[in-house]
Amino acid sequence: MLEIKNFSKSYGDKKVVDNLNLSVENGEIFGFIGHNGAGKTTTIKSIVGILDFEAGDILIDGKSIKNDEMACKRIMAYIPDNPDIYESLTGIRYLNFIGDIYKVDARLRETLIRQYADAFELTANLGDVIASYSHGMKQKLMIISALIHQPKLLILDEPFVGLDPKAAHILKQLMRELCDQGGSIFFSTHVLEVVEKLCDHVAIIKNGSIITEGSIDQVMGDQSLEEVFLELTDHE
Ligand SMILES: Nc1ncnc2c1ncn2[C@@H]1O[C@H](COP(=O)(O)OP(=O)(O)OP(=O)(O)O)[C@@H](O)[C@H]1O
Repeated sequence: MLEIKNFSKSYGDKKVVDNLNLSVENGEIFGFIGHNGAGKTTTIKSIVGILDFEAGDILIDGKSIKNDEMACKRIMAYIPDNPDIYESLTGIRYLNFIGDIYKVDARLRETLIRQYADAFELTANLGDVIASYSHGMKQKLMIISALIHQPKLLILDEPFVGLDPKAAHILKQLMRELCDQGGSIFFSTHVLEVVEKLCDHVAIIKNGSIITEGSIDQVMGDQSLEEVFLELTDHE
C-alpha cells in the first residue's frame, strides 16, 4: 500500500533524511518512532505530497506521489500533528467541505459523520465555529474528516497528542477497524506503549536513517520497546 524507496530529503544543504526504505502492507498498522528532529514529520509530509524531495520515490498503492499526486491523494488521508483548520467554519461545514472534495455520497456522509462525531462526543459542537474548539476538539474534527472519505491509507503525525484517554481509546479502535477492513496506517508517535500494543510493524529512525525495522515481535524480542528504543538511540 505504501512503499518508500531510496528516499532522501534536504532543507537547503542540510540532508535530514538519507536513503530511507520501508513498506507498509495492506491491513498493517506501522509505527514510526524516533527522537525529536530525527526526520519523522519530514518523511510524513513527503509521503502526503506536501514536501518535494530530491531523491527516491514514494508509491501509494503502486502510484508515485511525484508523478500521480491526485490519484495518491484520492485514496489517502493525512492527519497532521497540528490541527490548523479553517477557524471561521463550523465543524459541520468543514466536514461537508471535505465530503464535497472527496465526493462522498450524501447519505453515507451523514451516517459516517453521525457515527464518528457520536463516538468522539463532538456531535453537540458541530454547529459551533472551529475557532471556539479546544486543541483536542480540533484534533477530533480532523480525525473525523479523514475517516469520512474512507481512505485506504491513513497517515497520522503524532495523533495521540492532546486527545483525552477516551478519545485516544476510540482512535485506537478505529485504526484497528480500518486495518481489519484491509486499509493501512502509518503513524509517528512518541508513545511507545501505543506502538507496542497497536502496531504490527515498527521502524526506528535516528538522524534521518532507519536504524531498525521489522514486525513488532522481531524488533522487541524479549525486551520492552522502550528498552530497545533507548539502547538503539542512546549510542552515537
Ligand atoms: N522547514 C525546515 N527548514 C529547515 N530545517 C528543517 C525544516 N523542518 C525540519 N527541519 C529539520 O529537519 C530535521 C528533521 O525534522 P522533523 O520535523 O522531520 O523531525 P521529527 O522527527 O518529526 O521531530 P519531532 O519528534 O520533534 O516532531 C530537524 O533537524 C529539523 O531541524
